[in-house]
Amino acid sequence: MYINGNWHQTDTTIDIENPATNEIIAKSAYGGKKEAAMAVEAAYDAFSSWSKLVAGERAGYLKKWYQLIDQHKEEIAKIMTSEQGKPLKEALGEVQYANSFIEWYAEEGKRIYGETIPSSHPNKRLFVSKQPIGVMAAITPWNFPAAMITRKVAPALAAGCTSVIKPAEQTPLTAIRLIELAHEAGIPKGVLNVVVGDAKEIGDVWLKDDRVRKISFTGSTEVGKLLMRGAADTVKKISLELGGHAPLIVLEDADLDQAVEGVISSKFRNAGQTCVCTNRVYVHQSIYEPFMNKLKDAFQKLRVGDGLQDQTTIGPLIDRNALKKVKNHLEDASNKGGDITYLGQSLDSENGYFMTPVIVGNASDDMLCMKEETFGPVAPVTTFETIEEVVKRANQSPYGLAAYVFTQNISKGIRIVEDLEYGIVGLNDGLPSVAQAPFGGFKESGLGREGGHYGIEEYLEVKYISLGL
Ligand SMILES: NC(=O)C1=CN([C@@H]2O[C@H](COP(=O)(O)OP(=O)(O)OC[C@H]3O[C@@H](n4cnc5c(N)ncnc54)[C@H](OP(=O)(O)O)[C@@H]3O)[C@@H](O)[C@H]2O)C=CC1
Ligand SMILES: O=C(O)CCCC(=O)O
Repeated sequence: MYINGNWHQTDTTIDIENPATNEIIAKSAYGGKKEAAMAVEAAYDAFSSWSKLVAGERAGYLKKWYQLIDQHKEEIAKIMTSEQGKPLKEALGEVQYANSFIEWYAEEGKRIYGETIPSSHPNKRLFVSKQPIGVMAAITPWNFPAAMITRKVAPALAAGCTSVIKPAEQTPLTAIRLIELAHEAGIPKGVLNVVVGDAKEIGDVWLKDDRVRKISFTGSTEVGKLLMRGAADTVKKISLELGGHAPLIVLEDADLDQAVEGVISSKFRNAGQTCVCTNRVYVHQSIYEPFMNKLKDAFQKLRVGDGLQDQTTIGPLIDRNALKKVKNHLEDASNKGGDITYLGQSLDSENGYFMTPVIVGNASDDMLCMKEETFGPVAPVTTFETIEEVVKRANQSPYGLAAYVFTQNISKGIRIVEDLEYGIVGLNDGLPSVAQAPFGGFKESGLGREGGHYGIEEYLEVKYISLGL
């Protein structure tokens, strides 16, 4: 753990497992209440000096951190693949994606503008300025061990906040390596702190401490709701990036190759373990056959295996429970009349949490995979007749994070986009996430936005100044 600029050991440790081989690749320190409190103390102490630096000085530290991550990107990618499982090429992509937040917010921190407001009194002048909210706590998941940290911490630091971070128990090694580089970049002590340990204990300490003014969480909707309730007692600002259940709609005039490519890129990123992964595919009934043929051809090219091997396109799932959940969804789909086809080249291995990619044809809306996050390489496909019908079915979900639409008729596409109750829509695009755009959901998919100029607002308070002349 990294607290107040120092490395901190604990008597208790946890094993970090490679999900492709089941080997224990490292042991991590594992703490709880005590370390969580120490981290807040350090972040609180550091806030007064860090927040008073001018934006350009903070940008200097962030740029140095960015450069060091860039120089070590291959090494960080290997660490990530070893603890998380995603293919090395994808891990490298994530490191670069993670780093793009640091680069972007280093600059955006210089554009935290205020405002002047016309006065209704001749002897008054009205101003608005923005200032950092204070200590922020980032609680992050295992599916993006680097990017979910930098997407929170980069805007926070650029705005002048200090931070306490709890990475997921399965993937602390990537977080630790990033922080080593932040240390090397000279980011002052206390500005960044990482605590690995009992999630509930750490969360409770941070929720109860009124010096923590902001919680930013990515993970399950269940834990997000707990944090939201807990944050109420000290009225903390909160950002939640929770579960999703993305529909992907293919209209009869879609470019089928583009639509199939959209399914592959949105479905199989991280073996289907992202909250923006396509969860259900709606294809116009008139093109079901040709679409399915092309989809099956594309699935055949997928190769499941250890992410460290060159040809692997789909790595293992994160753990045994993840595998169990996917199998449960498939059993349910089969019992409800789904046409299950396993495709792709699969690894014949006794070890690892590998799952072969599956198409569930003839999917019906009552199947678990059509309602709950599967978080695995399963693509249920169903048909629709009219746009009104498909939009209604797509919106029938407590989630509202990402949706995808494929059509050559952009006017029609825009109308569908406007009717979808989702925070992110890929129109003829299966990979919409970028550092400069807002990422976040409607309904139970969360609160607030990360990325772009929206992302830095989450770490700022608005101060109104009325000046009497
Ligand atoms: N939106 C997204 O990107 C993600 C969605 N999910 C969804 O959630 C499901 C379950 O995944 P899971 O990993 O269990 O997700 P969680 O929501 O449990 O984990 C996310 C983070 O929250 C922490 N956490 C867990 N419980 C608490 C608590 N009481 N207080 C504070 N922090 C807490 C975890 O710590 P620790 O690891 O130590 O338990 C981890 O750092 C997945 O199958 C998927 O459907 C999961 C991950 C990411
Ligand atoms: O919540 C997730 O699943 C991680 C974000 C993925 C992305 O940024 O595209």
